[in-house]
Amino acid sequence: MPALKDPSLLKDACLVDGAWVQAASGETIAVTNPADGSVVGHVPSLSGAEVEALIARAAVAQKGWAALPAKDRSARLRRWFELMLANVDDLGLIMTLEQGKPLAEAKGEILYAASFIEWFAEEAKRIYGDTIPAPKADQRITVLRQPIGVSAAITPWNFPAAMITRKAAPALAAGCAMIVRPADLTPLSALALGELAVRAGIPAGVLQIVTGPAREIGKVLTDSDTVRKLSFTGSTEVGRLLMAQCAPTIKKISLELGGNAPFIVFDDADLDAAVEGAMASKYRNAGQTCVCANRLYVQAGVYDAFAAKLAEKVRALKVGPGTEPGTTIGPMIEPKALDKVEAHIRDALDKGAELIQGGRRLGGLFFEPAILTGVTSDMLVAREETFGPLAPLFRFETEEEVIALANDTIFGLAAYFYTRDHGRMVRVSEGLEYGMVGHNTGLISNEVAPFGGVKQSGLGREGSKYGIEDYLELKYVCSAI
Ligand SMILES: NC(=O)C1=CN([C@@H]2O[C@H](COP(=O)(O)OP(=O)(O)OC[C@H]3O[C@@H](n4cnc5c(N)ncnc54)[C@H](OP(=O)(O)O)[C@@H]3O)[C@@H](O)[C@H]2O)C=CC1
Ligand SMILES: O=C(O)[C@H](O)CS(=O)(=O)O
Repeated sequence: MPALKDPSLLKDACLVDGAWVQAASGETIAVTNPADGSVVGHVPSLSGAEVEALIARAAVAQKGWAALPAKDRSARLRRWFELMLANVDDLGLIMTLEQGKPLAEAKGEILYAASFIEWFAEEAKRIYGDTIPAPKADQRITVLRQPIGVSAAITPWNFPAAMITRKAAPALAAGCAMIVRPADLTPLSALALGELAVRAGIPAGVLQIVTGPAREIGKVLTDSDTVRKLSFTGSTEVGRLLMAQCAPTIKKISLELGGNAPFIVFDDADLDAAVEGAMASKYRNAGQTCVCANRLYVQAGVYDAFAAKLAEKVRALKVGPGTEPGTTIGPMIEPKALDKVEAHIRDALDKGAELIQGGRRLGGLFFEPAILTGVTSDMLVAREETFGPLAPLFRFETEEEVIALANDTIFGLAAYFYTRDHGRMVRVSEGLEYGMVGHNTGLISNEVAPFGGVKQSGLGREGSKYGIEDYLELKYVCSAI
């Protein structure tokens, strides 16, 4: 395995109440490298009972954390941000080894993940309340915004650092405690972030990171009345389940779920820019991204030219281990991910589409980036999130037609369109039923804008000035004077 500058960042224990602990059972989970199947490390498999016990610790720690001046919380978060930057090489390598993405992408994610901590370190000092003119002369009305208390996060494997900090940073900035349960496939990035949080002075019990059986731990977190907030990123199917599990305790929830992003190219688009945007949106993280283009709609007048230009760019992609210089497409995360891409290709071909580029298994978890043309709405790829390096091209004639096609899905996370016509920009950005819209760009993710979806792509927003709201409660105080 490539060498870490600081091997102590590769953790084999869970962060519980400020200590690094093993499971009482001694059970562990192996973490493997999707590039070659080698074992990168092992993490504990905590039981539900062990997680139950640490929830109580979180409740105690949260009170002390919330009692600190906001400036103190801010300074510790800032230190955490600085430590992430100082350790970007090791954090990126750990991510590539456990998730597979190219090292440059992994380091990019570390910087993206760190930006949420930087952002909410600042927001921590600006959690303002209100005074409201009272209806009576002998009354005074104030509104406080207070931390909701103990929060929990269940996070996916595709962005093993950013999905942690996009939840933990606003939670801690608000004065909450947070318990993070990362995906079994990619826990090492989360645990390394935990180590840096300890070094930054985040007190024991404020941030806890647990690994172990998803269903069992998830049930403990959702059933707990002490856990007042759950934030989840992952499939819509699991999001529905967790939402139902949170109902009995009336928990506040944030859900960032599946997507089915349309990527629309109009006749008047800058075609080269549209191709660049499609490459960035579609093939980032080998397409294993909830906001990546899932359906590419190209207006008839430029369809053939766009397809040819895109195919030329896709042919230039280099598939290989993320640690190899020049790799631009790493391995998929697990076998079922390749099965899904293949199933979408096979279904489309059976229904009349044409495979003009790629589409082959390359051994192990490597898959050749692919392009389909002649795709129609009756194909699986139109209705399901592929979550892989497959670009299905749909042809359309009119603006009204493509907006209707784009909106014909239960999802509503991200959408993209390319036009140089101002009126069309206004009509299309307003007509698309999505939480986030990219106009003449394929990359929309950053810490300053509200990230989230509508319809069955989720609830709530992460990042931006809005992202802290989900970790706060409003309290109205009416004083008789
Ligand atoms: N919005 C997004 O960013 C993401 C969307 N997805 C979508 O979901 C599809 C499937 O991906 P997958 O990784 O299986 O996503 P899942 O939704 O299955 O997993 C996401 C997280 O939830 C955990 N989890 C799964 N089931 C439960 C449960 N019953 N209770 C508590 N936690 C649970 C997983 O744990 P563990 O993995 O350890 O089992 C993981 O940590 C993808 O193809 C994609 O369409 C997936 C990832 C991210
Ligand atoms: O869940 C995801 O796929 C991420 O949110 C994508 S992004 O934030 O890196 O765009």
